[in-house]
Amino acid sequence: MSDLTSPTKKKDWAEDSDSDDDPEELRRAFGSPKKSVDSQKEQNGESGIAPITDDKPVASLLSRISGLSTDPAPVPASPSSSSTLSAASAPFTPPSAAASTSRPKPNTNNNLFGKALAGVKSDRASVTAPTPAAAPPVSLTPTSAEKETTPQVTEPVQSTSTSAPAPSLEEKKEADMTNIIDEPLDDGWGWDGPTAVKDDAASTKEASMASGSSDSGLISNNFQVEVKLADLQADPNSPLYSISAFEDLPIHPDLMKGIYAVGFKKPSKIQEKALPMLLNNPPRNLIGQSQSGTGKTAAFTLNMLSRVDPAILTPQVICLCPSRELARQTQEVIDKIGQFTQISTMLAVPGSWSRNQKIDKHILIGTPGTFIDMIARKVFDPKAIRVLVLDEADEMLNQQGQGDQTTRIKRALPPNVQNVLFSATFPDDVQDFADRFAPEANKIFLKMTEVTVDAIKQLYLECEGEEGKFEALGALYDSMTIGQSIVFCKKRDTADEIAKRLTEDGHSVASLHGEKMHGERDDILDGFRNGKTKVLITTNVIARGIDILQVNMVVNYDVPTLGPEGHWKPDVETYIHRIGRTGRFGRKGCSITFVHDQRSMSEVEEIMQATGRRMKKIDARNEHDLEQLGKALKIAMKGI
Ligand SMILES: Nc1ncnc2c1ncn2[C@@H]1O[C@H](COP(=O)(O)OP(=O)(O)OP(=O)(O)O)[C@@H](O)[C@H]1O
Repeated sequence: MSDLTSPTKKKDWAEDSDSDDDPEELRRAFGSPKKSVDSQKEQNGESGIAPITDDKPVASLLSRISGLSTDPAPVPASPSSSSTLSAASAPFTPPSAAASTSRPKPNTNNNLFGKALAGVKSDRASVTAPTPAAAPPVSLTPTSAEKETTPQVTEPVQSTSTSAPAPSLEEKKEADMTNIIDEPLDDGWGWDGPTAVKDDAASTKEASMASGSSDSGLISNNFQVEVKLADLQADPNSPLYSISAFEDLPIHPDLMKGIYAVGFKKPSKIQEKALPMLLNNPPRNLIGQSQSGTGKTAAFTLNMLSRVDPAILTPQVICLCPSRELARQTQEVIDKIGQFTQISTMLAVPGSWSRNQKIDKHILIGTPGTFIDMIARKVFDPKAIRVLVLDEADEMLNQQGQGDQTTRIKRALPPNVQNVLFSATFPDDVQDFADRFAPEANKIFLKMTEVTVDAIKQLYLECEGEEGKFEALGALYDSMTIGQSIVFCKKRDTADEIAKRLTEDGHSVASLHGEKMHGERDDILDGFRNGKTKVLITTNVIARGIDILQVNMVVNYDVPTLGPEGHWKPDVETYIHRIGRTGRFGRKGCSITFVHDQRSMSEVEEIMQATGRRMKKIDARNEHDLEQLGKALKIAMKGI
């Protein structure tokens, strides 16, 4: 094992990008504190932004939608405005509570977001997609044979309508949005390359299926979801496509009952490709990559459940996750799919176990620091472990994150353990380490240009400096009915401040980050999952893996960046995972990245280059852009 030197890819430089294991537990286990983010450097990093010399103002989104402009003569949109943002070098200093309460509230009756201009095409962004990377060992790209065998799905499409609700403020916003759907649909995404045609067709279909439901436009009916899912699973270009049925795969009848119980009809591409490799005997390592929200969890869950001998009451499988939130979610999936078996599970996160009690559960799911503590305290025998799963494997192997802990755990396990590594991203340097961690593995990789999900419409919004970002966010939520959304920030303080201010403005908001107590974190995420809160303001702590189907918008309030050791470059992987919290398993979603100065603009450009995907610029001065944004959000709100 001496060759297991973790890769040193630089971490996203944000609070909570490390393991959220209890630092006290880690100190006990390692005798030293875990790496922490240097908050002073964090501030210095942002203030190191090169001053912007071109001072043409960008009128704020707020001024566009509220008519409360502080700029009496807005400058018309400039074609080069993406690189001529207004000066914003001052660091974000949250205004006092008094200042925030005296802030003029946007006019929420304004329906600028709510009106469509039928047939208007958006302007095209100028960033050129790079040449795709070399083909991986096993690709999830459809073969020509697969394309030819595509069955045509002919389910009927039903159209329903309901009467208009009483015109309260919220309902008026909803009615404005519903009007969009009744017009001939241009979803505004003609710039998105080959998928645009497909998306337009899908949108038209959505238009005819619009229910006009008054429940804030969330995924409005199961029938719609099933029809669209059947379409997607019959399209060889979709990551959800498969030729086979679950029944064709070597899955135990009790697990098949679990699959039916959770409502899965057909495997996704990653499930179809990975499961035969995973379940084959003798067990073999697997490194699997597939886009966010395409069903990797069920793939490794079916393998974990298949490899347990329920008669032996000792831990046999370990699943490592980067956060307690993801561990809890994964345990739930395992319990659901395994509900017709005798297999038991246990969470291994701070506060979930008792130090002197022997563990007799079959599958343990948790964060690495806790496992190290458990192994040190001999509460289970690591030599009985047969399968080690690393969910979000690139994160779990990252030396700047949890790589060292993961390697320590592996060293305690038997040499013939089956190593299963899954993620939506596997940067090159992590791939080398993954190869050494899981030797002779079967591999399923994506090209970099395939990593992002087509159904997520990626936008960026120009804001006027740091404070302009908050104004833009407030304006978005004031003006539009947005189902549920996640806002990602770099710092915990920013998350708390935004949550406070949005709450003062009457929105249903919570903030979640690593400084909160464990129980509180669980309650906050549960509240959001259950729809009690509509907006979750967070750090990278839930950037990966969290699966909440009704999330239809992700906001990158701060562009994710690597730390000082990464020369402050944009963190492309974290961006991909963050936006992947929407657009789950074929659903539509929208991501908006806030750009407030020259530096954040070039970070966005770098992300576009790396992913080969353009983000559509939303110029807040441009009525047409705002209307396109409104349409995108409406379509995302429909879900599918
Ligand atoms: N075969 C299937 N049929 C229908 N739904 C499925 C299927 N497989 C998974 N799902 C659903 O798709 C959603 C996304 O799955 P999952 O969370 O496993 O994605 P993932 O690939 O692990 O994403 P991420 O990269 O973000 O971790 C979940 O709600 C899951 O229940």
